[in-house]
This record gives sequence, structure tokens and C-alpha cells, in this order.
Amino acid sequence: MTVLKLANVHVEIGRETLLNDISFEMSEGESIALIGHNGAGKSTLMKTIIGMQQKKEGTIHIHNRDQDIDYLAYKKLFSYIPEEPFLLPELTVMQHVQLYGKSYEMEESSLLTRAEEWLQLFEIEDKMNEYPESLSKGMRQKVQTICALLPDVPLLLIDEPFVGLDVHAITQLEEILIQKIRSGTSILLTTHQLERLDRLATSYVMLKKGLIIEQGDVQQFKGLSRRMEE
Ligand SMILES: Nc1ncnc2c1ncn2[C@@H]1O[C@H](COP(=O)(O)OP(=O)(O)OP(=O)(O)O)[C@@H](O)[C@H]1O
Repeated sequence: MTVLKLANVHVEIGRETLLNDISFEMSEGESIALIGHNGAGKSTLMKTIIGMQQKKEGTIHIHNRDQDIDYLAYKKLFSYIPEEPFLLPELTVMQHVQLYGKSYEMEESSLLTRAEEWLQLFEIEDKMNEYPESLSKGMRQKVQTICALLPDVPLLLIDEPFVGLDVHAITQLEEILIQKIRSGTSILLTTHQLERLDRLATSYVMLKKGLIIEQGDVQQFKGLSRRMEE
């Protein structure tokens, strides 16, 4: 089943073309790594999929819901972890969890059980009643990550999943993501950490100056990069 489908997506800001004719599809349980140099357009593509960046042309569907026509239903089908944590200063960690749970219509008891388990796993269970200003950047990233992982959505979008996290949190997050993929979640992530590709991604899409210049399965990519190093 196709989970995400982008067709001829074109994004401009001012006179600059940031994404040019981007088309690809993702199926259930597939994990795609978006790779490319700084400024290639990876975050712009993420922001366009979540609807934060307007596109000039093209269509994006999640489970056949058109982003332009049925945004409310579309929005419930994905969750997003941004590169920089974005938390509301007036809400505590637990209130963020509850806000996320409500917005995805999660049942209260399963939400709390899961949140407590992951707050412990990420070693921030003692921060439940703290406000973002009293958390370190890495802790804020952990809260953002936990919130986005709470709902069982078909598509998870993650901009640089491991940046800012400690080694223990990286291992925990990797395990959670692998479990999610096994249970059928599709994951689109951006990364510069190519050494982590084969554990987490099945395929890759390489961007350069807003264009897809190469795509394929990760094993093929690993072979290519080894040959280039030789
Ligand atoms: N709000 C904006 N206004 C104008 N140009 C922008 C804006 N946001 C991004 N850009 C430009 O779009 C291009 C792609 O940026 P983007 O952040 O998508 O790259 P990236 O592949 O995620 O890079 P990185 O690996 O550094 O995170 C860059 O040339 C950047 O300067």
C-alpha cells in the first residue's frame, strides 16, 4: 500500500527554486533516508510534506488524502520531529504529552503508560513537571521526540533524528524506530550520519540543489560509496 506519494512538487521562495519536480512514493513499513549536502533541500522537503512550506506546484498524498484538499485528515496521518526542538514555553513536559495525545485522539491511559515508559527510557522522568526553559537542549529534543513517537501514525517524518541526543538516547531511539518499522510504520528521515543508514533505512533519495539526483536501496548506496572511497 502506498503511504506517501509526492508528484512533481516544486517549491520556490522569492526567485529561488528550492525543490524542483520532486516525485517519489513510499510504501507501508518502508524507511527512506533523504541525503545530500548542506542546503540540498532536505529540510525544505520535510517542511513541504508537513504543510509548513507552501509548494508552487505538485501534489502530496498520505494514504490517498490530498494535502491541499483534506488537510485535517492528512495531518492526523503523520507526526514530525523537527531538527530544532519546538516546545511551547507555557506548557510542562507532561502537558506537551497530553496536548499531543489529544491532537491524535489517543486514549488517555495508553498515552500515559507509553509516555511514562519513554520518559524513563530517555532518562527524563524527573522532568515531567518542568517547563522547557529549565531543560537542556538535548532534553528538549528528547521531549519533542517522545511526543512525536506517541501516536501510532502511518508516517513518521524525522529531520536529523540523532543530532543533540546522548549515546544512550540514540540507542533507545534506534530501537524504537526499528520496532515501529517492523510494525508497519513508514519513516522518512534526513541524515548526514551515513554509517547509520543500513540499520534504519531501506532506501535512500539523494538531493542536490533541490533535485533528486539518485535513489535506490541502501545496500546499493553502501556499495557505491565504498567504491568511491577506494
Ligand atoms: N526561508 C527560506 N528563505 C530562503 N531560502 C531558504 C529558506 N529556507 C531554506 N532556504 C534555502 O533553501 C535551500 C535548502 O535548504 P534546506 O534547509 O532545505 O537544506 P538541507 O538539505 O536541509 O540542509 P542541511 O543539511 O544544512 O540541513 C538552501 O539554499 C537554503 O539557503
